[in-house]
Amino acid sequence: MAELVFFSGTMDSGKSTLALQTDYNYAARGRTGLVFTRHDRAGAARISSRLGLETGAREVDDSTDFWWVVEQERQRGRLVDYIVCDEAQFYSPAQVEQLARLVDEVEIDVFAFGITSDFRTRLFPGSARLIELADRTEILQVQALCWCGRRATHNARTVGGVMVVEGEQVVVGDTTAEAIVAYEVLCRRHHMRRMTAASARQRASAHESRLDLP
Ligand SMILES: Nc1ncnc2c1ncn2[C@@H]1O[C@H](COP(=O)(O)OP(=O)(O)O)[C@@H](O)[C@H]1O
Ligand SMILES: Cc1cn([C@H]2C[C@H](O)[C@@H](COP(=O)(O)O)O2)c(=O)[nH]c1=O
Repeated sequence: MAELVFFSGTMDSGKSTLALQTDYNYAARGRTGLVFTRHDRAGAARISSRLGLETGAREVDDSTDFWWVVEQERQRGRLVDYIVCDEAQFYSPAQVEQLARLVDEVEIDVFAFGITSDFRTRLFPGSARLIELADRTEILQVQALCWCGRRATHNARTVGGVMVVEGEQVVVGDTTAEAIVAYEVLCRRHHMRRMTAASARQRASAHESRLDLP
């Protein structure tokens, strides 16, 4: 039986790596797959992992109809066995429904990878629909850690080094601190207290200098 599986985790938890490995393993056994992504950091039509792997993929946009793409492949004599979808949080709910139909009606396995919630802790519409429709939702086993050492469960956005909780839902970026807009993974406690690694360090050094006062 084909399945719709949603592999989820925070940013930097190994989702793209697993997407690439999944495609590699299925292709190595002669199965025919399609690989999709949307808004990867490496640019359009790429899947990139921080482990250094990168590969070409089909870029999803608002007009992508997965049902139609699979039908076009069929007309070219290519029967699709599986679909890998990276950055699936950016897909529309309607696109997630097309994927579910492909599982049920064409017996295509769909492996979707994405973050569940945005920098405000709100579900992305695509992820919400995946959670609603998936046969299974798998939390990635590699633990991304908050600066305090707890498991990171939430994604924070920083602008100029300061954590923000308002702004556009979609801003492509990375967890490295150099960019103006960057991301950091945190545990819930520190997300709710708006405490990033930098603000925790500042707070600690302010506390130390107060102790130095006569
Ligand atoms: N230099 C490195 N050596 C070993 N593992 C690394 C290195 N850089 C990144 N990683 C691993 O890669 C993971 C991020 O993988 P990636 O597929 O890019 O994540 P995601 O798609 O979830 O954002 C990190 O959690 C870490 O485990
Ligand atoms: C939290 C959050 C993230 N994004 C963007 C930032 C990255 O480009 C991707 C996530 O990529 P990863 O492979 O999981 O690291 O999503 C965003 O646009 N809005 C957000 O709130």
